[in-house]
Amino acid sequence: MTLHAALRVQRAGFRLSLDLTVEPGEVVALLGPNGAGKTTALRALAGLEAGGAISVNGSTWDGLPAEKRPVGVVFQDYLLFAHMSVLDNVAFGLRARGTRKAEANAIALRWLHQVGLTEFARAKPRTLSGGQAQRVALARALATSPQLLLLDEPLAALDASTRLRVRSELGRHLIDYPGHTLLVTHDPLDAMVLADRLVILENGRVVQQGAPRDVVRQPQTDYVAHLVGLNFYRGVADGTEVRLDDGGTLTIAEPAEGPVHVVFPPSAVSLFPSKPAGSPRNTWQAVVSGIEQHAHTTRVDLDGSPAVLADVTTATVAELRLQPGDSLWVSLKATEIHTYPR
Ligand SMILES: Nc1ncnc2c1ncn2[C@@H]1O[C@H](COP(=O)(O)OP(=O)(O)OP(=O)(O)O)[C@@H](O)[C@H]1O
Repeated sequence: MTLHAALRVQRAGFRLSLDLTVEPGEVVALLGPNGAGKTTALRALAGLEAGGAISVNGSTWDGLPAEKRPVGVVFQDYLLFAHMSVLDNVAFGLRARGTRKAEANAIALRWLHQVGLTEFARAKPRTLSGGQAQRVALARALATSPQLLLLDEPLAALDASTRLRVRSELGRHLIDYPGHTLLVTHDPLDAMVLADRLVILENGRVVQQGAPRDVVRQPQTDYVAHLVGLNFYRGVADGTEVRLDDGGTLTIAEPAEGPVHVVFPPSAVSLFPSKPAGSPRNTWQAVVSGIEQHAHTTRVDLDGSPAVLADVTTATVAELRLQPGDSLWVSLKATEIHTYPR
């Protein structure tokens, strides 16, 4: 029961051309920068936008209006009906498909039980917390037993701590769901945790896809490298030297030949006030262009040849008294650098 979708949407200045396959039980995350076409793809799958040729097991959804498609959608802001009770919200899709009230309510109650919200059945959505609203939206989407579950930034409306909990709950529900799931998200962590496969969309086209661990290890574009938090360059290798396309040369430990991608984590980069002496490392001079505090480290953005991101400890920041405009020495062990052909 593989789902095949050929999505083609043409707009002024934008064209979506996306072929997707999703296996039963598989969760595919669609990731991409603003304007890449993620929402357009989701809308075409849901039947809210023309341009989607979709088939499951040979039977096509062409011409099926949105309300007739076997699709459940969880929208970013959940779009619960404010005037209806939580139970009626969950029963809504079933009622719209002609299920009788008693049966629709019984199914909806089972779903509310499933998401742990039985006692909220009679409540109005405005009395729910963000995490609870998300669970109601998920129950509503799944109550009709859809073949395809579409999740549009399902955790974006939640604060950080709720998000952590709801993400793992959602993961458990997705494991139980036998249908096809497409998750649209900006958040690499949501994608890594929830998806079996990532499809990266840029400018309406797929630029990379694969299992999360493969995408993380071998990003193919700047966007993907940035997403997974790696330094990323293109270059040409000649043995243990890589000449980078945008300037600079790096020494690597494993010899390579020809055009390569070069990656290393910001944590592999060390910063010094003066040139570190007598080590087999890569060293070059760079100027601090930005400093950003993360949870346990400080990310330093440096202009140089090459430009580089470095994660350093708070102690280092204090010791070096880091300020934008400071000139520093960057040091990087050859063994920390990973290359792969492009
Ligand atoms: N209703 C519309 N009419 C015309 N152009 C639109 C419409 N909606 C989106 N676009 C354009 O289509 C392209 C794809 O937009 P889309 O919203 O699908 O991207 P996205 O990947 O979901 O972006 P974001 O992450 O910002 O939500 C963009 O160039 C956008 O400006």
